[in-house]
Amino acid sequence: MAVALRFPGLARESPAALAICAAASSKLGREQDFVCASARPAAQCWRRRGLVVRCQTGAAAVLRNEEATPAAAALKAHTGFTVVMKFGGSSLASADRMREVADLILSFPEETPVIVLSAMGKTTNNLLLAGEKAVSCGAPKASEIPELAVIKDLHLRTTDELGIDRSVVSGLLDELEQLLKGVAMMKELTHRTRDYLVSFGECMSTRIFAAYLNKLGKKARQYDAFDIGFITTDDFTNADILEVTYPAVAKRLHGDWMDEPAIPIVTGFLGKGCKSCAVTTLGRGGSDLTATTIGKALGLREIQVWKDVDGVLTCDPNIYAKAIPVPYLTFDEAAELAYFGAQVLHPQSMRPARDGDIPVRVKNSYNRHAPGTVITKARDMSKSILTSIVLKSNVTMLDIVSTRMLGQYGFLAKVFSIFEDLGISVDCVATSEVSISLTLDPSKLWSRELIQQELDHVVEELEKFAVVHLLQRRSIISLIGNVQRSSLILEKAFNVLRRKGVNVQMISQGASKVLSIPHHHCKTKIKFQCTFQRVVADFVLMQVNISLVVNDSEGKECVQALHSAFFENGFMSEVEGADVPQNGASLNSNGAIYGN
Ligand SMILES: Nc1ncnc2c1ncn2[C@@H]1O[C@H](COP(=O)(O)OP(=O)(O)O)[C@@H](O)[C@H]1O
Ligand SMILES: N[C@@H](CC(=O)OP(=O)(O)O)C(=O)O
Repeated sequence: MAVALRFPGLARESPAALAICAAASSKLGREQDFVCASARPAAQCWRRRGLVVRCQTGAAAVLRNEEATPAAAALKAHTGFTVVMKFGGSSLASADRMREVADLILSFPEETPVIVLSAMGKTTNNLLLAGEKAVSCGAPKASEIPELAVIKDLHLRTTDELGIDRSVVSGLLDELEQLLKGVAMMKELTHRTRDYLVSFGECMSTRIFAAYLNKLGKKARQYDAFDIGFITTDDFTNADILEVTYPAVAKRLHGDWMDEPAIPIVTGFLGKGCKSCAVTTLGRGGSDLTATTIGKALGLREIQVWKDVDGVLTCDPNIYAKAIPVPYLTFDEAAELAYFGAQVLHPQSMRPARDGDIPVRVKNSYNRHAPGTVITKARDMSKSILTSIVLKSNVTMLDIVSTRMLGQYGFLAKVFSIFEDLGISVDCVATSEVSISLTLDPSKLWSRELIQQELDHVVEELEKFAVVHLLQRRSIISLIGNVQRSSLILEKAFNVLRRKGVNVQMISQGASKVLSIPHHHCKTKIKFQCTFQRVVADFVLMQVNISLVVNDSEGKECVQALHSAFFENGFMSEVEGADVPQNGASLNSNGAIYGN
């Protein structure tokens, strides 16, 4: 069996390349076949756990297991990370929580993790508030902004309580204060400055945590994502990760590990703009995306996202406390949930995991033994009806009616070209030949609301050929479920809403492909991913998202009523072929509905 070696800058049969293979063989303690490939121009040397092979011509090699041989496994054991573990602000709210998280990480000695951290507690919100206040408070008052005091107090108290030197964060806190004074002087907070401002949260939490692990005797190394190859677009406040990120991050993390093993502690949420070279952020909740990006870059076994809830739930627990965990989801379902407003996951975070086919496990850092939610490419949908209910509030809806003759050619194209020109994306659409109703995606702005100026511009453009009604303060209720059961979902949902006297103002149904597998194969699916994928190929079903638009004032109550009807009142037992909710925390295989 062979191990693959890449030799950037060297011909594969060059003396230097052969020397590297020989050195690797001797390190393994026996002869080893290598598959060699050459690539781009030169680096200086190849290092692996203290073994440095300097090549006369200069070369760097990246080791990659091609076959799961014992030798390959031995190499991976030295260089390979196994999981990424991401902890959000809710898991890191205090010194006690940091201790708890450190204990949690160390309770998995068999893992070689990469750790991704968000800012502590509500630090990002406090930084944003501080920035907004700095714009209007005047330079002399900038040091007295209450949120700055809260941030200083939290971080200094945490270092004291963990027994770490204050210098780990004091320099950053001084820099933060200077920045706020600068904002106060300029009386302006650009998106670029805002990203730089919020980056202090992750920069401080990771430094504290790495110092604490080192104090415990567990070697850790702190990384600012913008320094290790997280290259993004220059869309400040909502940047997209570029492809170059994957090899760059893998190279840096592997290289450093080979130099000197230490658990990487990486800032979530942050990147570096490809043109500006300035700090960018990935949108609120973006640390999930950092974690899945690292998972894909390193080809890890699993991506773990640790939250303060028992996984992805049947609805937002803040809206309805009886929400229950969903044990299994597909990447597409999770993306749909996130996109339509379930705050639990970043909307873009499923993309790298899906591309790399790496399972994502959503776990509770406050209840580590709860099974959580496992998100994979495919799952058994055969007995699933409704998976989850999502509410997106404060949505703007537009009713657009053509002023031209019936059947006017190109009406829809014209409407959508305006949104394209203005860079605004649309969530839900319902059309007739001469009219169109749609809701606007507010997620590209920090405030999660389209600013009035932008809206006025849209209406102005549309009014050139249509009558436009702008309807604000609407909510979208999204019902994510099995497309094969969409009539049943609709019948039940409309019954519930009719009984509540709620008038649905718009309905839109979208479906996307989900790989599904026959029930009897489910139990093996996590362990035997390859077999699983062969099995599923024949069973392609679709998942549906039914979106209902109601008034904001009705949104929460509707979700509560729908949740009761679908998940609590024995509805499932009345439906032939559906899994019946169980009492007790059972993990049924369809993942859509289960008892607690
Ligand atoms: N469907 C849902 N399932 C689970 N949590 C949800 C859901 N919808 C909204 N939430 C909220 O998401 C929160 C977790 O996400 P977030 O605050 O981003 O966590 P973290 O800061 O740990 O990354 C939960 O505390 C919960 O209030
Ligand atoms: N700190 C950032 C990024 C993030 O991902 O946070 P969290 O994991 O706590 O949602 C935010 O609040 O948006």
